[in-house]
Amino acid sequence: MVRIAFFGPQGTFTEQAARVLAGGEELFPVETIPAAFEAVRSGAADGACVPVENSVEGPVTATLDSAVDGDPLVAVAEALLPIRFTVLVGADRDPVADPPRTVASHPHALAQVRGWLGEHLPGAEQLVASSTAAAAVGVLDGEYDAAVVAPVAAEHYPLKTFATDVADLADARTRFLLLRTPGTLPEPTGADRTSIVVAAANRTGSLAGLLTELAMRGINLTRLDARPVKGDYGTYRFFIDFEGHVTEPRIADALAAMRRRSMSVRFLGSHPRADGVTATIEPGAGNDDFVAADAWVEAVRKGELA
Ligand SMILES: O=C(O)C(=O)C[C@]1(C(=O)O)C=C[C@@H](O)C=C1
Repeated sequence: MVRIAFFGPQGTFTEQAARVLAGGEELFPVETIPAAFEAVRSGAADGACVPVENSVEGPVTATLDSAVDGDPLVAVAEALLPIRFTVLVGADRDPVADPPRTVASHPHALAQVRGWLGEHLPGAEQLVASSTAAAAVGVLDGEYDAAVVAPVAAEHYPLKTFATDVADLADARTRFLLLRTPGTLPEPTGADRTSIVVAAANRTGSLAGLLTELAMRGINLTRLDARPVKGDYGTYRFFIDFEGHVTEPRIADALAAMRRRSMSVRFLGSHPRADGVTATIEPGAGNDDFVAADAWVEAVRKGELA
């Protein structure tokens, strides 16, 4: 039986994403994002579902760091979920007569409801939990008075709903990845995303040079994040996402050029985009153009063309 680990416990947004991404595979929760990676690396799971970025709070740094520490894993699929929260309190609490004094959640969740908490629970101390669902467990255990959770958590835990549809920004979304060990790549669809992490030399123009390789080939960048290299103050790795699939000649050409320009590149996957946005192809930068240009060089080498 194929088993997929997800960042849990039960009732996280990540579990919802895993249900979208895992076609009937058995799901099991793990407590942390590094544990989800480790489950695949150790062979305890065949895949893992983790959050990677949120449209309000940005990158999920535990996911980025786990992608570089340890054996390579690749993303084979992604899901994009709209994010709106439910606030839960203990089953016996009357939240109007006895307002919560503490409210807990994942840091990304707290950041997305800062305004709402300031208005509706101004006196409550905000505490960080390992995930939204872990905050619900904390309310059950008497550790916190309230939890900011995914709507499905209300079905998993015997708690009282204090508020629903909570979000400071109506259009908030989080993107999630399904990770596996490197192997068969998903087929290209024309609406794909490729992800790499690059260690660029600490030299003038080295990052600009890498990005220029994409720009020169008309490849649209979709994300750029920097993370510090641990234990080496002032040096960074760059997480670069762009449109296209590694099996396309134009993408392969760009990857090879970036490989030449950097100290190291780790391929993090090519997979269909959840939003279905098709790749922009600039004039002269299509796959056919690359193939035709290579054929022309080959003909010149053979003396068939002047
Ligand atoms: O705690 C959860 O429910 C998660 O799945 C994590 C996470 C995140 O990392 O951003 C996912 C979606 C929401 O943006 C809030 C928290």
